[in-house]
Amino acid sequence: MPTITVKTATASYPVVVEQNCLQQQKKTIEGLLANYSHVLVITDQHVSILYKEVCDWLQNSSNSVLPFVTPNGESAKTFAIYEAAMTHMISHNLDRKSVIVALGGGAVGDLAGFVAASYMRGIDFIQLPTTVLAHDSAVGGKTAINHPLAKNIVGAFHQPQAVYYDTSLLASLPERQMRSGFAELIKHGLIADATLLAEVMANYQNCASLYARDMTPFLTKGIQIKADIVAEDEREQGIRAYLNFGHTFGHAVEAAGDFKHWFHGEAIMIGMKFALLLSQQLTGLQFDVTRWQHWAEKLGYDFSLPPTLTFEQLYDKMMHDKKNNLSSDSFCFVERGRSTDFTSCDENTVSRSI
Ligand SMILES: NC(=O)c1ccc[n+]([C@@H]2O[C@H](COP(=O)([O-])OP(=O)(O)OC[C@H]3O[C@@H](n4cnc5c(N)ncnc54)[C@H](O)[C@@H]3O)[C@@H](O)[C@H]2O)c1
Ligand SMILES: O=C(O)C(=O)C[C@@H](O)[C@H](O)[C@H](O)COP(=O)(O)O
Ligand SMILES: [Zn+2]
Repeated sequence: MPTITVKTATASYPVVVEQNCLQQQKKTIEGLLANYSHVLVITDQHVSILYKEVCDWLQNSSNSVLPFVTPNGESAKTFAIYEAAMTHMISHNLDRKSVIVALGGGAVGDLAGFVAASYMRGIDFIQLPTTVLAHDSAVGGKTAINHPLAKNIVGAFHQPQAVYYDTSLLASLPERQMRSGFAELIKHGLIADATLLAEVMANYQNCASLYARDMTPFLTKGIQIKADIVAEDEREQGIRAYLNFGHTFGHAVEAAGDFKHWFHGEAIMIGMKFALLLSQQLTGLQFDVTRWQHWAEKLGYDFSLPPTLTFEQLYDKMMHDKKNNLSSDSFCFVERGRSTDFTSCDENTVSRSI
């Protein structure tokens, strides 16, 4: 079974990535769950219907299994849903020997992980990712919910006990979700592996190819890139910021759309274009952004922003980014046609992590 081991300062855990791995690892997962007093399965409405058989299996896998079904998408990552999950756990007497199983995409995983990180100051959790995007979100231990003013602003680093990524579940993803998740794979190529980026660009030339070609080998490479970075810098004191490539601008775009207009990966593609152009200006990066954008547009990515959205609005949102160090004067951005005003920053670091 293809397994990547994530080893950080605080944890070591397997990430099993394979088509049908939930079926193949059934006994192992049941054995794992049997170690706990209670199991809380957090999933969203879509997944609970689409993958009812997985939910039923989990429900019967062990004693004392409780479901908790969230709204779909970003609406799961709210204070209200976080509180509802806590209420559910307290009223069903979940104790410190309980485990949370996150069955779903990044939104479910981020919420479930944060609930696990904070319930009784921390209980175990296991990730069963179901989206392309979750090859990124299920690994590395970043967990969070949103505040209306800022994305992922309330959260914790809390590593899962294990990740079982059944890539056969990806076939049911709608086109926009497929594309959104694929953006994080493109990111992994851009930040760490030019060969992976070239392979991805050669193998996926239109939207249909996202379904036609098994993504498992590419997603596995993306996960390995993430695992290596997280192993070196679990709490984003340095190089983990590379995994945030495109996210300063991208999160601002997401927030500007009230977390509804753009999916995460759609906004991150826009953010990565911004970061690439900025890197060209600041560091002389040699990269053909136009060719990359044309390729991405063939897959259906849309880089346009509404004319009503001003740079000032995005700038305000970028001020909330967790990577900011507002005590220094190194926080500046460039916009099309605007002057570059990087007086005292480390250009390489800033442009790589925006
Ligand atoms: N923690 C991290 O390191 C990290 C990394 C990247 C992104 N994220 C976060 O992840 C979130 C986005 O995750 P996402 O794109 O997976 O979104 P998501 O969890 O909202 O899922 C997207 C949609 O797809 C549906 N869905 C899930 N699995 C499906 C399947 N197999 N078939 C059909 N539909 C399915 C869901 O019901 C939902 O409507 C964002 O909040 C982002 O901030 C976190
Ligand atoms: O794991 C990381 O580190 C990442 O930055 C991965 C990102 O794809 C992800 O969207 C993450 O949640 C963003 O982190 P944040 O710290 O900017 O909220
Ligand atoms: Zn991301």
